[in-house]
Amino acid sequence: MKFIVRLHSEITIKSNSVRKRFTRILESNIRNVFRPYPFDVGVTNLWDKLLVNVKTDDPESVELAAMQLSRIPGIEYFMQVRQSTYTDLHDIYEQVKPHWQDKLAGKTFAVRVKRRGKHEYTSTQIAAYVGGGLNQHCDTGGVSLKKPDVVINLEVENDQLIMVDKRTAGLGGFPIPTQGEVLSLMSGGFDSGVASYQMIRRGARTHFVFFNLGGTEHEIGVREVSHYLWKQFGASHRVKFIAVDFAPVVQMILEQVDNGLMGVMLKRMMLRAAAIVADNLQVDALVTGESLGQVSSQTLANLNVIDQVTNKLVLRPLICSDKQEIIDTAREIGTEDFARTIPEYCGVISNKPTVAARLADVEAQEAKLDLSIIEQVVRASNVEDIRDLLKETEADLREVERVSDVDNAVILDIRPPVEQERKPLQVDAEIQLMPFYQLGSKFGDLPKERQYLLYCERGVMSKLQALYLQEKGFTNVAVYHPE
Ligand SMILES: Nc1ncnc2c1ncn2[C@@H]1O[C@H](COP(=O)(O)OP(=O)(O)OP(=O)(O)O)[C@@H](O)[C@H]1O
Repeated sequence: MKFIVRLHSEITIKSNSVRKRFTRILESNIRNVFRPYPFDVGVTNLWDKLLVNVKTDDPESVELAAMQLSRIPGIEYFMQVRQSTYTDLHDIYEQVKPHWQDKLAGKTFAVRVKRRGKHEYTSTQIAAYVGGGLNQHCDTGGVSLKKPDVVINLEVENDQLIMVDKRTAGLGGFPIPTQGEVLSLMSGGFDSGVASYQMIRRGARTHFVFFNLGGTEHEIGVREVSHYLWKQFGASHRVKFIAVDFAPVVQMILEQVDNGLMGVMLKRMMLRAAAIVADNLQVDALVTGESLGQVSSQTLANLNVIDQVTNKLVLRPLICSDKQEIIDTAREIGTEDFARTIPEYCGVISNKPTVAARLADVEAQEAKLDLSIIEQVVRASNVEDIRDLLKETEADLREVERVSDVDNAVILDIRPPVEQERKPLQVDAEIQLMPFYQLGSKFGDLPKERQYLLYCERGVMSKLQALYLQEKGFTNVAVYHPE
């Protein structure tokens, strides 16, 4: 199956040399993204478009390929096409007819043609010839140019006929990493996930840093959502994930800082630490999910005080977004469920947080603190390759029992609903759907006398969650691992 990929319009208006470079990068990104797939994918650079040849006709694989293309930054739209050579107008009609006649039964239709190259006929003449022929020889509801039920899109380029089966919108933005590298401060909530996505989409290679304030479950959630974002939208490039144990910093703030300033102080510490991590990675900018006025720490006065700790550029892609817009985007990109269920650790919450911190007050309090602790916690952190994020956690979890024989147990399919629908689990056993983010609130309601086997695609998330439930005292849980 072939796809014609059109570059995002902002790329096409660039100078020839920039456009050439961006197109080459997009070409290589598409190759990289498809590398792990079980089918071959060829990419040909045709200057104003890319031809992506997915070498399989298996409908599920073709659908998967289309879904993947819709998530690669830098693409305006792509078309699933059939490409052939033709001899004359009548030949075009002859090729179009068998493909479309069944779909036209009783329907009004229009033929739309784009033409490139030298021909004896205009695009309108091609459309009229093909449309007229179909109308005469097929059982249609007639031609309707204004509001047709069916649109037949054709492209004629020199001696090539391209029949468009389906046109799909791309992500827009720029190919990674044409816009450099950034380090995103990930808390796992709605905002930082959406802010990271926006940077990836705009073409920045986006690394992740997480400050663990004291909750293992929080860290598991942030690892999962960071890995998800990378896999979905940024998988053409390796990036790093850094989890910093921030418990000592939190303790210092709780013990030594005035209640009202704790929030601002914590953010200053995070920016300081993030700037060191960014220097180590040779990354120029930090990204946060802050939005003006959303919470008390996010006033102009406070953001200004927070930013004074670093001369690194701090980007806030969501600064003018409304919360609902952010949640809607999170839903579109698939991070909403992660964000809703991530157990946040709220150790540093002031009773009466200040909305207008004064730099002098904050600096006076900070003068009493031992700021070398920031360097210490960063030094103690691990820089992980995002591809290994779930693997490494897997290594830690060997002690969870893996079962292939279901017996009388219930299999809990904990994959996200989209995956459950796309590839329903086929096992001769009792299966219950419970996406992983519902386990915390719903597992306890299940009948205690039954044994539960958690199932996910790679067996990593199921292990993490099984361990988490076992830690909570549930002994009737293991991992389902089909042979
Ligand atoms: N534990 C953390 N680790 C890394 N970054 C963090 C952490 N907590 C907050 N941040 C960063 O600071 C930003 C503002 O966080 P804050 O908790 O004030 O607001 P929020 O609206 O809850 O953000 P979010 O929805 O992203 O959790 C976050 O978007 C994120 O970029």
